[in-house]
Amino acid sequence: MSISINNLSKTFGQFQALTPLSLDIHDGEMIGLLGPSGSGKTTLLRIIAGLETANTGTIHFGGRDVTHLHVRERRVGFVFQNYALFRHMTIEENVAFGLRVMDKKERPSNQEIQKRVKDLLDIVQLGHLAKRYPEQLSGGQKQRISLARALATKPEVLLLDEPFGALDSKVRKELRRWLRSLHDELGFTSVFVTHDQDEAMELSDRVVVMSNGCIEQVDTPARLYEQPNSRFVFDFLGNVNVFNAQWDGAQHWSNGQAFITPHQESQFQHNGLLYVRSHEISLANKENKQASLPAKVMSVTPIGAEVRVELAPQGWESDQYWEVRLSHRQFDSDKIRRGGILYLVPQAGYFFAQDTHQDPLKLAWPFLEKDAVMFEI
Ligand SMILES: Nc1ncnc2c1ncn2[C@@H]1O[C@H](COP(=O)(O)OP(=O)(O)OP(=O)(O)O)[C@@H](O)[C@H]1O
Repeated sequence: MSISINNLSKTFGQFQALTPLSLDIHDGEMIGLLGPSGSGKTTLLRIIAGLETANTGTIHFGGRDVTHLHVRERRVGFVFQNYALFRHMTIEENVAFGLRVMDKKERPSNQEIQKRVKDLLDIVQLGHLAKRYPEQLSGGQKQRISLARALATKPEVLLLDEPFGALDSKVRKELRRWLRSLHDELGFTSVFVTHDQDEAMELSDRVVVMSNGCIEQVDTPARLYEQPNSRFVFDFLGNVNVFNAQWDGAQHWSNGQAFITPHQESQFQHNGLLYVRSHEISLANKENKQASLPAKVMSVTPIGAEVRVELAPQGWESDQYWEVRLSHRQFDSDKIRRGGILYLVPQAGYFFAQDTHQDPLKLAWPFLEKDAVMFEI
């Protein structure tokens, strides 16, 4: 079922929670609403569900205008974080609940309800727990039951609000994979809220990045990463290092004693901010033509498959320590030691020219091999 949202806005008293926004969700798509706390994700989800009314705008499910329809008539399934199962009902009674309270005209026969509940419990792989009560289940199992309950009425739209928020990271990961395969298998349209970027990137066909009640960007995870359209999106999707670049009128962006040589093209020859991702930087023990960014190694931390190195700029200004991520292969502990002075060499970056509202310009330094570590003894 496709969902078409047009010019939707919402105020709570004087507060504008959603500024007029539009969004088209395709049939069978899985959409992640991602943004910081208070950006309006839950409000948008609740309006799609019919649990909240918008001040302006329309919502269509397929060709059907549902803007003024009651939540029950919209036929959506919900899963919320900690969405309480009914404590006094067994698991199978919980899953059957939505079917039992249907209008008589639409309600399936008892036999059919039993079969559907059994099938759903099989799908969520918890058939063996059918006779138990919710308090006898783990958090992850409860969320799977919530999902089975939401799917019992065969909704074409499934709405999830931080569904795995309260679970530990291993269970979260498992449930994510499992939700994605269920979504693909059953073919419903899903919209879920998260403030966890990994979750959004891993699960979504497209991610809607929100801030202050606005949609900042809607794109596939790959394109969001490749072509963030604003500093907000860039900042929100992972750690970045920022170089406050002053064009010296000749060849360099400089800041104090540091410099970076951009490309020859005139579009780069302005003041602005250069954003550099942590794994798109090499470390060297000498400056070179491309850059001279001296920095002191403050910490070295192995994290899983990578080593994170934090460096404090020396002789130039930056609000934060710079972070560089290296593979263990690239990392050589003899050369990268706490307290040592090294040179940061950006391999690629995004330039936000001052005083323009253009998308950032991507640049990569072609004369260096990616991943090269340049130590000269
Ligand atoms: N019923 C309400 N009355 C007044 N203000 C509200 C109400 N519901 C939400 N808001 C405000 O609207 C803004 C958006 O809230 P919303 O819950 O949609 O944000 P969110 O992005 O889902 O945040 P979080 O990740 O913290 O859940 C917030 O500033 C919130 O305080």
